[in-house]
Amino acid sequence: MNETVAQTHDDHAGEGFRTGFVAIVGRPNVGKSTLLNRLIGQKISIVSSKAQTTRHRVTGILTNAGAQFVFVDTPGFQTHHRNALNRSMNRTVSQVLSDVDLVFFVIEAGRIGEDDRKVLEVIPAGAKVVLVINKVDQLKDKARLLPFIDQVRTLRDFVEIVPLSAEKGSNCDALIAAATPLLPEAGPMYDEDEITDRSERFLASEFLREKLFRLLGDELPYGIAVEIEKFEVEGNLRRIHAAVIVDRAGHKGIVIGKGGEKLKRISSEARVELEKLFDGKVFLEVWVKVKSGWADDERALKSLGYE
Ligand SMILES: Nc1nc2c(ncn2[C@@H]2O[C@H](COP(=O)(O)OP(=O)(O)OP(=O)(O)O)[C@@H](O)[C@H]2O)c(=O)[nH]1
Repeated sequence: MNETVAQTHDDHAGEGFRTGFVAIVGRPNVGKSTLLNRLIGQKISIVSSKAQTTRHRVTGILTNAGAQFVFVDTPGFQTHHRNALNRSMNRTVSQVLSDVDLVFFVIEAGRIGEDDRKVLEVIPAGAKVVLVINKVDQLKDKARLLPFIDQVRTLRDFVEIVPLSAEKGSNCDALIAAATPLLPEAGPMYDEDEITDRSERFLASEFLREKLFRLLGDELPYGIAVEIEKFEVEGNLRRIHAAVIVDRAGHKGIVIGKGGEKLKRISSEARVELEKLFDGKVFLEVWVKVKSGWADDERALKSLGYE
């Protein structure tokens, strides 16, 4: 047992403070990122890599007077391709979910489908699950909400059910209020200003990856990854060299686009957002690299940060 940790917890236990790891899961597009951003406010900033050594990758931390919610990353759910990448991801998903204190399972108001059920199946039986019904603002007929809740609550024994709108911010406080008593009594694990333990380098690769997903859309090649090859800070300037890794030579052109225009747009949009995030100048150079079969090579995965 780590004495320092036990000590920190004891300090606050008497005050009834609660701290826990929380995973937000749900099918693509239900609003998980929007919800996380809403809950932690503007604070998706930076950086201290020391906490990377703990058992989870932290994506954001919410600390209020009575509790600390430590939100952790769960990689996407993949069902179509059976190769090392997906085996590794699914393994990570169930490991993470059996190890957190609480799971927020997010669905969209009025819509529950096979893809939602698949996500629910991956959540271990013993996990405490709060059902978050997002996008209630989209429901034209509010009277449909109660019958919908009755339908969905048959799927599993949820500890709480909270309808809200992550985008409008309505009822998000109720989610935190309902979830607080479900966290274990313990002192905070992180200082209040330690918002996320993701390094600037990691954030740069995430921003770039997000742009690739958004701007390539359906054309996005399977098995694409981003590797930050160089990250240098000179005063208020950051020099970032990033490689977009594709599985096949044929995919290179998709990312680059006609006359290089796609890649130019991807990197310029990523640069603008990184400059805002870092509050400084960013020089971002991006190129595309082919690593054949990388998605099938577990060692290559490890080198890219997957476990
Ligand atoms: N109307 C409405 N739209 C929302 C709400 N929350 C999220 N959205 C929209 O839903 C879309 C998907 O939101 P994301 O937060 O990216 O969803 P996600 O679950 O993180 O998606 P993946 O990263 O693909 O797993 C975006 O266009 C959001 O603006 C909400 O409460 N109401």
